[in-house]
Amino acid sequence: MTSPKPAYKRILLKLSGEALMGDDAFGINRATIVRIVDEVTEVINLGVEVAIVIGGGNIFRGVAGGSVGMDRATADYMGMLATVMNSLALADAMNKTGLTARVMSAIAIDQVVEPYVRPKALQYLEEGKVVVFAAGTGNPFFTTDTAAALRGAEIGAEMVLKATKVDGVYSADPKKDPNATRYTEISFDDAIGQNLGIMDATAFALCRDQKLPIKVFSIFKNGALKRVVMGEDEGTLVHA
Ligand SMILES: Nc1ncnc2c1ncn2[C@@H]1O[C@H](COP(=O)(O)OP(=O)(O)O)[C@@H](O)[C@H]1O
Ligand SMILES: O=c1ccn([C@@H]2O[C@H](COP(=O)(O)OP(=O)(O)O)[C@@H](O)[C@H]2O)c(=O)[nH]1
Repeated sequence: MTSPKPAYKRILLKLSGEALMGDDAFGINRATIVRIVDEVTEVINLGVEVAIVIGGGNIFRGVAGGSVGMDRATADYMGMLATVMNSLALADAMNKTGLTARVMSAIAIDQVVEPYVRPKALQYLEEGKVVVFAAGTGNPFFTTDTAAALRGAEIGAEMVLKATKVDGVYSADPKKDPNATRYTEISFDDAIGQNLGIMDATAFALCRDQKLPIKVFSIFKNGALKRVVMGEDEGTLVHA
């Protein structure tokens, strides 16, 4: 009997920055990062090509900086630098467990990480390396969710996997509304139309236009990443 095959050959995994905190109040929780690396290793071992976009909310969020009087664009550049720190921490943890990870930045900081060059990223993926896209889109007023949609489309990923603090898309923010119900699937138009806060409208619209489906699932649920990759019932599918 042949073992079941993964449903996707190439994926873009978006990791929420805040999820990296684990139970800590801020920063990067080592145990959490090790667990995430183990889950990524499982899907790499299935032969899936994995690119990752990581957030920075555990370290700095541009909106928060802007709200206390900072110039918003400056605050956003700080947020992008925060994603570089998370990317370095994640790649370091991956390289220590035997995976080969490469960080590519959307903003030039050549002494720290190599710049994002699309053909190079594609080459790494074909070689079975994990590519971590740092610094979001490289532009202020965007989010790493939009960076995930953008890079996902650029590298021809078959799906964007959004690993987050909640286990799917709800009819309202489940952290605020205890009566919110979870969707097993929802269309981009409905997600945008209902203004669902799980992802920003720019990210949804880009994925919709590029016909790139999104799966939203919990980063805290053991084995969830593998189940999504195997095409099993997990989280919420957002589709055209
Ligand atoms: N309709 C919704 N369904 C699910 N989660 C939602 C919804 N609206 C808002 N949220 C919130 O969106 C958050 C997504 O988390 P995260 O990926 O960290 O987002 P961000 O990129 O804004 O940090 C969750 O913590 C959840 O409380
Ligand atoms: O293309 C981008 C991506 C990110 N950011 C900044 O980086 C911060 C961290 O990213 P995000 O909030 O998406 O991280 P997450 O919510 O996933 O932790 C954002 O608040 C923005 O300030 C940005 O300006 N442009």
